[in-house]
Amino acid sequence: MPATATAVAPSVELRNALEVRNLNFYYGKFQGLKNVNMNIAERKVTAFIGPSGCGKSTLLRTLNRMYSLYPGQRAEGEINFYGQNILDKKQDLNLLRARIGMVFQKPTPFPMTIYDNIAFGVRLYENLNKSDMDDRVEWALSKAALWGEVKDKLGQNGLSLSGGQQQRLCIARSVAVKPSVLLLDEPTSALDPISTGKVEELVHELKADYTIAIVTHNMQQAARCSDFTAYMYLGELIEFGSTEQIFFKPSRTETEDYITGRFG
Ligand SMILES: Nc1ncnc2c1ncn2[C@@H]1O[C@H](COP(=O)(O)OP(=O)(O)OP(=O)(O)O)[C@@H](O)[C@H]1O
Repeated sequence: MPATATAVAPSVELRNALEVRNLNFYYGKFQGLKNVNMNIAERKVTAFIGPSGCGKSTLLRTLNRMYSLYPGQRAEGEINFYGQNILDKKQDLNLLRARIGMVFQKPTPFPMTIYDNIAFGVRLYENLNKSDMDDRVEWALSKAALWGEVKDKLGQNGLSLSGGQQQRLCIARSVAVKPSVLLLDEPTSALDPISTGKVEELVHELKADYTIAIVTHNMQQAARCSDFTAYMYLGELIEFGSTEQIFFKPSRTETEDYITGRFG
């Protein structure tokens, strides 16, 4: 049974950065999301979990219109970002993606210096002098807990870093343009346990300033990192609530079966 259209609010006391209303998503004729309704609370971490192909990445990619890069993909409904419907045709997509940044599964540094990996995006939106840009680069790398490791090699190619460092560089790159929301699509699936731990710590620290939505296959990760968890199945949002409630007192048997590993 699908989640009802009204089961959307984690808590009435929180401010919502994003409000998803009656969202349907199509890859051509295939419907990838079915009437999804949810709120993404400001300065909290919201995790999307569910079996492979349930629509987690699809939902994440609607939140900054990443799908608009691909012909034949379309969304219907509303996604209100502080009250403004980002599905509106008039939405400026470059501006939207600066305000709602995204980090992908595979680390994707640009083939340029560590410094320029950060400065590149900033230059698109702001005209900073050298000293202010230096400060911004240091600030973003510090936010991503990478500054100490790279401060003496900012002129080195970003691709020369380890996988875990590259992923933190990508997080720094997103943070550098001062977004309000960060979307993380399985950000640690290509990383070793130590780098995974660092990224998880980072997520915890970043939520002081940013709203975070994270797709993860790793249930322990969702339990460790998130405040709210959404369980999805076959394009539907089956259950959404506080992470504690979803993991310890799920109200749907489908959620419980998935959490306890009985799924399938
Ligand atoms: N470009 C595409 N064209 C057509 N169908 C797609 C496309 N991308 C995804 N889908 C389909 O949409 C559904 C949801 O896919 P999505 O990638 O969002 O799932 P997911 O939950 O993130 O899966 P995974 O955990 O395996 O990454 C799947 O049935 C998938 O086959």
